[in-house]
Amino acid sequence: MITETSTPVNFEYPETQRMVAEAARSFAQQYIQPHVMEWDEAQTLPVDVLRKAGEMGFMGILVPQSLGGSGLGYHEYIAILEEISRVDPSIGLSVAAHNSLCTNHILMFGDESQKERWIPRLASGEWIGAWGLTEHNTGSDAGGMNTTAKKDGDTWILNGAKNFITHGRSGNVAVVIARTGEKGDSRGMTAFVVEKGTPGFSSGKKENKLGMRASETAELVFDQCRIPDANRLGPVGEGFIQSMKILDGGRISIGALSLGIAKGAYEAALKYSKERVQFGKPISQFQGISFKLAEMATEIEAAELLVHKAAFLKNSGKPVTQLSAMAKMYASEVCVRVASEAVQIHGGYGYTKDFPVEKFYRDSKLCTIGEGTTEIQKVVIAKNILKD
Ligand SMILES: CCCCCCCC(=O)SCCNC(=O)CCNC(=O)[C@H](O)C(C)(C)COP(=O)(O)OP(=O)(O)OC[C@H]1O[C@@H](n2cnc3c(N)ncnc32)[C@H](O)[C@@H]1OP(=O)(O)O
Repeated sequence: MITETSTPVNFEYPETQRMVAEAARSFAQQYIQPHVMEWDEAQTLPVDVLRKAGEMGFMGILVPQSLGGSGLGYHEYIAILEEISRVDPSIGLSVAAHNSLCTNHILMFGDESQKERWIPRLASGEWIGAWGLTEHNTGSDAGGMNTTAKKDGDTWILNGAKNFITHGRSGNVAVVIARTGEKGDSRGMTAFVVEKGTPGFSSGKKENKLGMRASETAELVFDQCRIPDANRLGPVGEGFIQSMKILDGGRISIGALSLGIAKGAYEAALKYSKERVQFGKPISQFQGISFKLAEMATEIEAAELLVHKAAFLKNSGKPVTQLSAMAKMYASEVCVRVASEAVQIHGGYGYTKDFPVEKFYRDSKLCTIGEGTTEIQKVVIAKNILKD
């Protein structure tokens, strides 16, 4: 019951969120839109555009101003990702991996000298960041990893390979999680920072992908790679737990990316349905098409509420594991459904590269896989519901 003293839920977005959304929209239209299909075709990561994003403050969104960042919160972060992804989800994915995985790991678990050493260059976009958890044989079962880090005096020697790494080739610095203890022990992994150019550290195979093709995905290879103990992030044995906390935030960013894709595809389908005339009237006038639009709009609205609630919890420092998994799972499944229906509404034209929905359809699928599959999100949600 609503009484006079009840505080209603506020659905107005903060002013700063609207301002950064506007800035991200014009950035995407000016620097990304003209090249979307060219980068997709060539599978080119436009590093210069990421540097430009750095000038706009989009590569250090969550970083405090004292370390050269924009000092913004999750509400602004998801607004930027959504706007960029409406134009090109590949660039949204790159910005997300850089911010919420690599930079955030150093920011959350690095000591002051580590932050001063790496964060300003990441926040400005001068350096591009990568984050290595996944391996060839350990995707969902991240804790079963085989890459090892062995202590040798004041150094660590890394051996193994990380797979499906965003910016695996172009990244200047990578946060890498490696086994420092027993296999199967969640306290047997530790996080390290490895800079490009370190002897024994190289890039391997670059993936040829269905979608998100302008976001580079490649392997990181470690062969007797020696790094100083000063590159260790946090205590020995905390790497897996740290990664789970990083993914709690990262999954919100995949939810935002999914929203961008869903809105981009929906808007294209709405426009097309009003323009395309069949049987003497716009196809939007047929119930079969208008009901699709109604369902798409409703699902987007619901996904948006989940993503924004997760951002609110994260910003407030409240537990977010369950909500971020829910937001990521639901928004990513919605974006696949919406992108598929958008192609359907376009008919044959939707299956061609002349219309943006073809690319949204290909890009959307990654969202139900990256940063934990839909099935893993259900595991996370169920564990949280059933604990205690
Ligand atoms: C090709 C295109 C590009 C693709 C891009 C892909 C990009 C990526 O690879 S991103 C990485 C994606 N990987 C993932 O998302 C990993 C998915 N897996 C997981 O999230 C976990 O392994 C998961 C949830 C299945 C749980 O694993 P499991 O091994 O059973 O661990 P679990 O027993 O639950 O937890 C171990 C410890 O961590 C703790 N923990 C787990 N989650 C959290 C959390 N969110 N916060 C804090 N602590 C946590 C647990 O409390 C537990 O602690 P304790 O040992 O004290 O009891």
